[in-house]
Amino acid sequence: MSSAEPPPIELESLTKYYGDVRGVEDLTFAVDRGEIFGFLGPNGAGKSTAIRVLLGLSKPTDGTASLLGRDVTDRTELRDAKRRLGYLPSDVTFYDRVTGAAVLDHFARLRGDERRGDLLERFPVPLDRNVKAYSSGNRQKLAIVAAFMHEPEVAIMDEPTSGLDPLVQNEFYELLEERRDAGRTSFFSSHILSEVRRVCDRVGIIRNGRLIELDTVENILAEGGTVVTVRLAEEPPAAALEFAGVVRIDRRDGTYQIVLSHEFDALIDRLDEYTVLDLEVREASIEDVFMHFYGTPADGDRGPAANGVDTAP
Ligand SMILES: Nc1ncnc2c1ncn2[C@@H]1O[C@H](COP(=O)(O)OP(=O)(O)OP(=O)(O)O)[C@@H](O)[C@H]1O
Repeated sequence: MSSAEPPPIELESLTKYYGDVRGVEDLTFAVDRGEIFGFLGPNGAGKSTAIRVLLGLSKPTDGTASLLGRDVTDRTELRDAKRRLGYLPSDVTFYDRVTGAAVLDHFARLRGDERRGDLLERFPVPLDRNVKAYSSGNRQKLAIVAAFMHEPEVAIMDEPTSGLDPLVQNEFYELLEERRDAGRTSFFSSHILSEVRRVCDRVGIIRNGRLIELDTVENILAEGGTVVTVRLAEEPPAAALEFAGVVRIDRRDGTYQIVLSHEFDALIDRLDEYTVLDLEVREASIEDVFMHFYGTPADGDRGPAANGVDTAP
């Protein structure tokens, strides 16, 4: 990217309130060309709100949002940007009484369809059937073909893999990776941490409308530390397992789970004082690390148990 080229997606102090209800507040970040960027956060955090503003579907209360350098609140600039944009909404709705082929024809007239054939081979749908008769997975596949068949420079997607079976999900991740290799940008919200780990270069985590983390997946995981699970024959005093290097400690049914910042000496010294019945040491998983950001309930948030995060491997 030449330094003069604006970022494909840029939010600057973006704020959106629905009356008194906060959607997003003071959101600032940019997505670089060729990035696969994951937008994460618990239910109600503000992900869809930010996406709706970016697509010009919702007006910001304050701040700015731009797509490919175009101000999304300016109708002419937005129309220009949308020709180079692919969009996958969270709830795919089409006019029911038309065939899949007619849906694609409609989008082809608006934006082009040079990749229609190739994408239909990878995401096959019953083209001659009314969309009304489609399963939710087929609807989603049709939406993927519609969103990507004009080879958009930027794709914005709200939970794009919901309803897709694992093979189709995999095909979709490969599509995103090919786009990255070709310098095209992909931005999507997700609750599926395994997919974030697999495909995202960078993530932004939003909570209560505010950005609380913005980093590469690699860095976030590297800072996640090591998880030590240990079962002891004795019950150590409460403070005995709290020492330098311990980030977090949880006790459940006589088993201790200790998150360590890559320092083992103090732990080994301390365990030497007890009878160790069981010991497991592993790198923190993306679930361990991200749950920390989803955190405990706070002003109107729902807690980790209710945040809908899929922690499937
Ligand atoms: N049209 C609306 N009118 C009023 N409040 C709204 C509206 N849309 C969203 N909100 C509120 O804005 C906040 C952010 O919601 P948003 O849908 O953006 O979250 P989200 O991160 O996309 O959640 P989810 O993961 O559940 O899809 C929530 O408190 C929500 O109730």
